[in-house]
Amino acid sequence: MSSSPTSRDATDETVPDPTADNASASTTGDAKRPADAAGDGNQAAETTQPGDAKPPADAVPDPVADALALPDLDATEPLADVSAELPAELPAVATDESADNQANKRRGAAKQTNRLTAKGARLKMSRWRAQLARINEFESVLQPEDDASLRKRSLALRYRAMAGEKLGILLPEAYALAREAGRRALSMRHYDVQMIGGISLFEGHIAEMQTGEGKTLTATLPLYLHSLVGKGAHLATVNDYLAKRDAEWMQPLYAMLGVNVGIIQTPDDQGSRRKSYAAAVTYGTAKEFGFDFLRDRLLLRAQNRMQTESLGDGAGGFSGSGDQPVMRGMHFCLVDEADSILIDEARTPLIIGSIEDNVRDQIVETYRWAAQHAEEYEEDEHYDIDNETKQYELTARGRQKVRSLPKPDLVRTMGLVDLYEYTERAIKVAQEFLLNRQYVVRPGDQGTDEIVIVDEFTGRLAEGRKWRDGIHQAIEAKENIEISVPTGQAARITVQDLFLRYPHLAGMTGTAATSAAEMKKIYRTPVIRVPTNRPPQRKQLPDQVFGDMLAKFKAIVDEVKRIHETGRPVLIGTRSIDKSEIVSRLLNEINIPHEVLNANNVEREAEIVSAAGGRGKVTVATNMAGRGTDIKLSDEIEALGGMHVICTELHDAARIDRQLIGRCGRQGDQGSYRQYLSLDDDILKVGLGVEKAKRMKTKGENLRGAANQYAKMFRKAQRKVERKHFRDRMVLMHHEKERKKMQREIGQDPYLDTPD
Ligand SMILES: Nc1ncnc2c1ncn2[C@@H]1O[C@H](COP(=O)(O)OP(=O)(O)OP(=O)(O)O)[C@@H](O)[C@H]1O
Repeated sequence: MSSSPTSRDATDETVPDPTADNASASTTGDAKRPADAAGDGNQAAETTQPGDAKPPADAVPDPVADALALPDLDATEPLADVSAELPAELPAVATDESADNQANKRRGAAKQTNRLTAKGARLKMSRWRAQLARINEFESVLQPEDDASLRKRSLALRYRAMAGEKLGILLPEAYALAREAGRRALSMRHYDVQMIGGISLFEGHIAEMQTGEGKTLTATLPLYLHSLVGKGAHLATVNDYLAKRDAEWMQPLYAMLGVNVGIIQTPDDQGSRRKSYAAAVTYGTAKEFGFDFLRDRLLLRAQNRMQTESLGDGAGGFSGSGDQPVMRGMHFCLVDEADSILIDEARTPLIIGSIEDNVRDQIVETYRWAAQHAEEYEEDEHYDIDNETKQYELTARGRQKVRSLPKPDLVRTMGLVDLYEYTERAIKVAQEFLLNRQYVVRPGDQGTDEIVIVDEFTGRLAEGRKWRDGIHQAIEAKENIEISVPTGQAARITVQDLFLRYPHLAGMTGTAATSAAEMKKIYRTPVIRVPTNRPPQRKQLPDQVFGDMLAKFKAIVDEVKRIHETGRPVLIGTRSIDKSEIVSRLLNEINIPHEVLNANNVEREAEIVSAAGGRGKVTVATNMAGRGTDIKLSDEIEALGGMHVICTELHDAARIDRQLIGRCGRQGDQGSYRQYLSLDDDILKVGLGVEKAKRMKTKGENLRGAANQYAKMFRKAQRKVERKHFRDRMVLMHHEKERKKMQREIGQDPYLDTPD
């Protein structure tokens, strides 16, 4: 099997790192670099710099330059064994002509970029380094100038950009201006590595920046530059809170450059959305950008129809009083937490509902009836499970049982085939969907309880998201709460399609390395690893494998106790809410005070996180703690060895594990982490197959003490799961593409004429 990008994963200690930012002196060249730092000629035209970029042959040691000799994840070996099994021409998923063209353009440029060898990657890096040198030259000119003249310069850049000058030419001055504005308005001067990250983003990369390296500040660079052409620059993040927090935090920087910022929040009305999109830079969530796109499209179609209808019947004409779209096109989008949005959320459909279903009562009643009886069916006797597809199918006896069960009137009028389907779904839900693992029940806005999905990847509640194919309603029936009415679909877009519509796309993340191949294949955005500002000092302790979950948790609690006694803070990450509660109980038994952070107590998140780095603190958390949270350490804790992170189980994707690990050793802090595993872990079921997983579980039951010789098997299983998910996503993408192609051929709109 070819090595997958995950094999690059354990690089914390091996990555060459720059020392602290060295201001302009650090950028003046490095005798070891190739003298020819001209553009590599492989970039899209707009971003190519003229070939005059020879770095001055100055012998000042250049830590940034050394760090930039890092491998470009561009050149990462793709998951060859996976793509080989895919349908021949997968990636073109753009869904109308213009989007097709945009994607093709990006693809064309990216195809060449992908051919970059390690040498090509080095050339790219030297070109960026040369740009950094030019930025630094501008910086020394800007520093003595007053605020008003900074703004004047910014305005001049805007005129030049609007007049058609290439943004790549304007980049050095624009980036120097943003850096100077950051220094003055926020007391944060972009580090050299952040400038490099910013250049890579402008050139359409996914920049992998370690947690705590300052993605928020880095984002201002490409957003400001792209905003200059006057078509809007969007920053898409994962939730309203982060969109608002980041926009407000960076606002003084933009203000100093005469750039206004808009923020989209879920409750906003059309008027305020329109205003926010009219701003030069707009912060919002991927979800809201998607819904606004759909609403605008529905509106435009309605207005077009009005126009033709009114022409047809000769009455009136198109009235200008109607609504206007809120967006003003899609030009550049920078996706924060790119792995989460572009990979995990990629297939999530955003759906705007249409008409009420008039057979609603009958449907609701049938869900309830099926749920009431679900537990009465026995595996093998009444139903079979296909291990591959996870389909539940009633046997002849099972169907007979369905027919013979008593039914209320409304259910009796339902077709038999439907009754079988409702029953199969109810059994599946009873067997596989567990309260406080995949979902929670909590009071909703309407005063009734609701099901909220717990996102496996983020550990957070996935607000507003619903399972498809009736699963969500079947769970509501199982929990005996109000069943949400299926509404049909008026318009639908997937997160992936949304971002493929932007002609300029880039992303930032702490953990993209393991999805580099997928990012490149789907979005044509090469992944680049940006070096850290200070060398990381995080230590990986050897994996520990145990026979079963209980033995593992006991060992974990012992480790917590040992480290807790030294005063170092400990963070324990679990895969689900119920497991976080088991760990919590075990800690209570040995009287270790601790906090539990999971989707059930989000409201205390900020408070818990802000204290998590304190002396003797122990925090148990689902992978909610994996992102957007800055755990600060005092000098005292730093001297003790920093924070210790315990990972209690492997997640389906290695990058989720990396996020948790990233909570320690931030920005060059001290820290350590250890992975615990047990032979009954969930990852083995999917990774090894049910039979083999069962055998391992039995082996585990007879095991005493640790069995660390199995550690490799877990990583292998994880890679298999990752490949399986990747393959599933690619196959789905292919089917979607085919569907859209067919719809276009018969004159339908693939976003509005959606099958339910
Ligand atoms: N150039 C800079 N100068 C001074 N402080 C900085 C600079 N860049 C970032 N910081 C500080 O680093 C911290 C982390 O920044 P930020 O939250 O943007 O990191 P991040 O990369 O988004 O982390 P995460 O992955 O956890 O979300 C912040 O407290 C910020 O003030």
